[in-house]
Formats: sequence, C-alpha cells, structure tokens
Amino acid sequence: MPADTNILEIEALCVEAGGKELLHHLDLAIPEGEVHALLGQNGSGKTTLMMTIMGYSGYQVTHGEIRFKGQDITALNVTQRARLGIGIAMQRPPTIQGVTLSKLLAYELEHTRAPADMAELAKIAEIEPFLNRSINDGLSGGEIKRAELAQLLAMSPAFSMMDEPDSGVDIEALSLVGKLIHRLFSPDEKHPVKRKAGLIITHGGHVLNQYPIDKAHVMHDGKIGCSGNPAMIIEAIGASGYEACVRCMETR
Ligand SMILES: Nc1ncnc2c1ncn2[C@@H]1O[C@H](COP(=O)(O)OP(=O)(O)OP(=O)(O)O)[C@@H](O)[C@H]1O
Repeated sequence: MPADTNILEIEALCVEAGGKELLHHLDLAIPEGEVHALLGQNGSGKTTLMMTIMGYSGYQVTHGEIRFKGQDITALNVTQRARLGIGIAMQRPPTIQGVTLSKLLAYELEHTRAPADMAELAKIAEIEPFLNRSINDGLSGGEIKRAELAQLLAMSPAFSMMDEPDSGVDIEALSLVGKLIHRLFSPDEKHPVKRKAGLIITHGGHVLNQYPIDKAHVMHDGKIGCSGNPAMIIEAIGASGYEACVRCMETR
C-alpha cells in the first residue's frame, strides 16, 4: 500500500437506528498514520458514526460504503472488522459480570500477538486494583477509560477509535490517558513502519493537548460539515460555540 493511502474511507454513508436516519450521506477519509478528532454538539451523530464503523448491529447502513485498507467492509460484522484491525474504546462500555478484566486482556494478548504483556500493561494503565474484578463492575468514570485503553493496547489494532477518552477524567489522569494514547498509536513490532491511525471523539479538546492530532472534523446533524486544523477549530468553537460552525455549514 502506498504511503499516502487512506486506511479508512467512508462514502455517502446513510445510517438508521430505531427507525430514524441518523447519518446522512456522510463522507470521511483518514490516511494511514494519521489520527483525527471528531467534534460536534450533543446528538450530532459522533457515536453513531463510530459504532457504525465498528459494525455494531444496532446501526443499519442504508446507503454508502465503508472501506478499510481498500476493502469494502460495509457488510462485515464486529468480529470480522476487529480481525482486520479496527478497535474501539467505548464511551459507556457495558459491565460484563463473571468475566474479569485480566481474563479478557489475557485472551486479547494471546489472540492478537500484541507487543505487550499483562503485567506491563496493568502497570502502565494503572489497572492493577481492578484486574480481577468483573469487567467495568463498579468502576469510576476514569477507571473505565483506563480499562478501555488497556484493552485497545492489548489488541494493538491498526486503527483505534475512542469515544471521549478525556471526559470525566481528572487533570492528573488526563496525562496518563495521553501517555496511553501515545503508546497506542506508536509504531511497534506489529506495525513497525509508521504510527497507527485512529479517530477520537472529544468535546473539550483536552486530548489535543495530550496528543498531536492531524485533523479535526465537526459533525452537525449526521454529517461532517467542516474539517481542518484541530487547534484552529477548537479555538473557533471555544470563542463562539458551535453556532458559528453551524451557520457556516448551513450556508454552504
Ligand atoms: N438506537 C437509536 N434509536 C433512535 N435514535 C437514536 C439511536 N441511537 C442514537 N440515536 C439518536 O441519534 C442522535 C445521535 O446520537 P449520537 O449518540 O450519535 O450523538 P453524539 O454526537 O455522539 O452525542 P454526544 O456528544 O451527546 O455523545 C441522537 O439524537 C440520539 O438520540
């Protein structure tokens, strides 16, 4: 694959859930080795887009195509997409009673041949205290973020998505989240040539202070209305909220 090939390409994507169209002819391209941010008002469709890329069954693609490394994956299920190298850290992952985090991480490490071991992973993600508890059972918001990132690190996917890794995280824990994100996207034995690619949903943009994001996209009403320099977009939103963004998108 040439160096500047897109790892992810989405074309004219329409998605329905609960009998309602939530994404409307959405286009997005993320080149190999780039990490992009997804911004937008509550309810603009960010999580819907991420869950659809991952292939969750509650989101029905009615039009358009999702391509990963040049392959049309629109009809593939979550497991097939995960095997191709797509991973996600969810905003509100479910509690799974009876399965411990250590058991899940051990399974992932064994099956993905990620360049990490359990003890090291537990130490760097600071998840030792809840390794032997059921997944997400009674974890605080910040602990859930660390557990989710540890799972992504254990899978070491070529393309990682994160839904608000910086929300509800205190200032000190933010720098830990930043460290884990750095490690996640760094080249490693499995992906030795260049850093890995990804997509991160963020509201406050804190993650931008932790990691050099290549490009930001602003979603509005189920579409990407604006894409560009992350710092400039965050500054514009900080100065005048999404109102100016929405006006700009709607007049184009
Ligand atoms: N299964 C569903 N059935 C009906 N509507 C849904 C369903 N899932 C999501 N929606 C609606 O789709 C819209 C987009 O939701 P989504 O969670 O993608 O937004 P978001 O941009 O991630 O929001 P937030 O920033 O608040 O997390 C919302 O209005 C939501 O209520």
